[in-house]
Amino acid sequence: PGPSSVTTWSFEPPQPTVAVICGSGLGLLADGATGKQTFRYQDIPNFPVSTVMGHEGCLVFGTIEDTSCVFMQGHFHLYEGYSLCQVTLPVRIFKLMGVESVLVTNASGGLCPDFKVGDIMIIKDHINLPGFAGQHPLCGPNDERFGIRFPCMSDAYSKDLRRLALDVGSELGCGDFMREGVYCMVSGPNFETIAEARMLQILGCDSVGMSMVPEVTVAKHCGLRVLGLSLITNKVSLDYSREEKVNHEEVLQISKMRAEVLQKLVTMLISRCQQQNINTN
Ligand SMILES: O=P(O)(O)O[C@H]1O[C@H](CO)[C@@H](O)[C@H]1O
Ligand SMILES: Nc1nc2[nH]cnc2c(=O)[nH]1
Repeated sequence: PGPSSVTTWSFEPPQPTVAVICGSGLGLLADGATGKQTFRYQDIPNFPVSTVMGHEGCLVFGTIEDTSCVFMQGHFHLYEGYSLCQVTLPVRIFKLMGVESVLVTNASGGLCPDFKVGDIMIIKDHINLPGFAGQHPLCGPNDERFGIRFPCMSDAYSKDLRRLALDVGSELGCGDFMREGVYCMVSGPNFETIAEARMLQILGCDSVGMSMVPEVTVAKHCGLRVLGLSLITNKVSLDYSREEKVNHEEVLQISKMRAEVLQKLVTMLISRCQQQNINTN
């Protein structure tokens, strides 16, 4: 946003109950909210700043119907050099502000042969590959104020919210390109080799990206409800004869193409959640 739309750090923010974390090229998701107040990350004390194209680096407060929301236009990645404590700091701030549900979005490469570019995958589960190697946001002394030492992750993604996302997607005419699947996080920043992609597919991953899992893990640890939506921006090469080469510009181009649909989906989901008073897993 231009300087005129950026609010200085002097107002009492409304207490959001829903946080939306916007992935690569998806900052437009905040457009469905009214009464917006925007803060640049660089103006928020101790907040990391976005260094990746397609991540505006703004925190936007706004309202969808009667639901007070906060949008992160851009999130943080391990490959930017941030610790997982920094990557997930916003989630704990949201918890302290009174947020109850987090809607996380991202761009990812499709591994499932049925997936097409532009599909929206409702995340039913994830594989935390960096976590297997000790890169885990909950390593270190457990902060009991947020959650327990050994949190359960088998129900990280709310069943109710997943069902609602499918229903709302069908109502909006997106049924043909809505899928469900397993997201795998890799650290990046390089895209996968063909051998790596084949390995991930064998492991049961439907899509792969470089984000989200740390935020979801910390959100689940502190008792937040989570919905994850992954936009399939490219098909991951699984074949040595394929000539196409993925790049970040293509990822952003597909995000731009689907941002409006995703924005409608997210806006309607949030208003439906309120109407249906969804508050269970
Ligand atoms: O996960 P988000 O940030 O949406 O973006 C995905 O797209 C970028 C690569 O093009 C990486 O940041 C990857 O994680
Ligand atoms: N790791 C990874 N991240 C992505 N983000 C968007 N597309 C991709 C991809 O193919 N691989």
